[in-house]
Amino acid sequence: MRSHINDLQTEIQSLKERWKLYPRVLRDVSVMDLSTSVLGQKISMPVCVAATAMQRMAHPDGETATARACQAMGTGMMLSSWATSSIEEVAEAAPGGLRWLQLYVYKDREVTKSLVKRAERAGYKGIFVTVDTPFLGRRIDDVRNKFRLPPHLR
Ligand SMILES: Cc1cc2nc3c(=O)[nH]c(=O)nc-3n(C[C@H](O)[C@H](O)[C@H](O)COP(=O)(O)O)c2cc1C
Repeated sequence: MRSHINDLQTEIQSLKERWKLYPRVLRDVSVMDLSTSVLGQKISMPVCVAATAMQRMAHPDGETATARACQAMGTGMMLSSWATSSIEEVAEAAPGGLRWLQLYVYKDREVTKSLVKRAERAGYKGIFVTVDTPFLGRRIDDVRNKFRLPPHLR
């Protein structure tokens, strides 16, 4: 699950240099509330699921299982534009869940518009536009493994 960046080690090193974790001890933890809000929607904790493509490659239920889990945990899920479950399937799997759609803006603006409309109709609460992928990075593992989406998935 690491094909999104070219050089994982460099990324990890740079994170270690930028962030430090300081443990806080001897605090009153009798009442714990991690809830917060994102774009006006309350969530149970400051952790959501970011867009992750092709989840049926990892489990037959793919994105629908993720949607159910997010609903059960009271947090949000961002459905990838490259999902292996449709916008509507994910909405049906967890009708009470908080959902957003991650969108690539395609050259064909009609395709892009139709995705936005479908998300709106299916109760998605926001669109996250990915702007850092005008073209794909050179994913060395994918090249080496001759990656293709298995034919039973789309
Ligand atoms: C396996 C995998 C698949 C991803 N698929 C998408 C995707 O379809 N669309 C997208 O915009 N970002 C995708 N991303 C990027 C993530 O949504 C996220 O922005 C990235 O992992 C950085 O977040 P993090 O620092 O919390 O890991 C993917 C990342 C991973 C690891």
